[in-house]
Amino acid sequence: MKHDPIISMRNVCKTYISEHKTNEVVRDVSLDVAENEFVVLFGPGQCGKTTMINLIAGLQLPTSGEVVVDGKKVTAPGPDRGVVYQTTALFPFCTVMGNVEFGPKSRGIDKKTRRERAEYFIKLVGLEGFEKSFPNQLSGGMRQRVGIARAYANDPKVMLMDEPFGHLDAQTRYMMEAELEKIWQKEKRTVVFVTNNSEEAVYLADRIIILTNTPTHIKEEIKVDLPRPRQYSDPAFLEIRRKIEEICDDTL
Ligand SMILES: Nc1ncnc2c1ncn2[C@@H]1O[C@H](COP(=O)(O)OP(=O)(O)OP(=O)(O)O)[C@@H](O)[C@H]1O
Repeated sequence: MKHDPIISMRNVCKTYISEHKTNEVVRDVSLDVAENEFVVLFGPGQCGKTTMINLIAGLQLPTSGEVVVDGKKVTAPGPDRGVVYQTTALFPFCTVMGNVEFGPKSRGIDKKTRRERAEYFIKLVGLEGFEKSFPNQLSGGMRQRVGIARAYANDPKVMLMDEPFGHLDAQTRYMMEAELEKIWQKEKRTVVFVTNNSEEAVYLADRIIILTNTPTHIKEEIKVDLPRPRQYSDPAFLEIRRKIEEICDDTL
């Protein structure tokens, strides 16, 4: 049985227009993402990856074409799409619990339900015991965990992750990649994840979408069929990385 895609970008173009100039960033991107698929957007710096995430999030609207999520045309942000950024803007005066509960609370979910949900996700991201901590008491990796828990607590259909580990040191980054994979295995969700790190892309993705420089479009797609959890030094893993780099060399 064939299922409808949960995310569908149809001939999406985005040109930023300001008083002084126009900047065509996305050119005719069509992309379908299946339910529970983990898709990585991979491309050179400033190619328009964040713009693609923002178009799915509804923070930007296409100049032409359309984005459809779960059968509905995207016209604004919504709780069906959780977003995690490179630096997660947590509420500094709220505890970890307060941050994770915020979304469900603002949507009127009753206290008992939202507390249980928040506790579950705080535990899932490995922050049990830190419920009462404030963001400035946490490391960068821990803050990103809160960001992930907060996004999950809203029970979104889709998780949009824009280089969430881009600011972390290499060691923490490896740890977070493994943690995210475990969380995703447990709490399956459709994920669109941005990175410009080929190792991270191959570790996490079911499918890697390789983007060109601006105006960006899809250069090529690579399916990653390796069993999980993946091994960074596995020859098959390294071969996929090599292939990505070869394709990108050609792009630049
Ligand atoms: N709101 C905006 N208004 C005008 N131009 C924008 C806006 N957002 C992004 N741009 C431009 O679009 C281009 C692509 O930016 P974008 O942040 O989408 O790329 P990126 O691939 O995510 O970059 P990075 O590799 O730095 O994360 C850049 O030239 C940027 O200046």
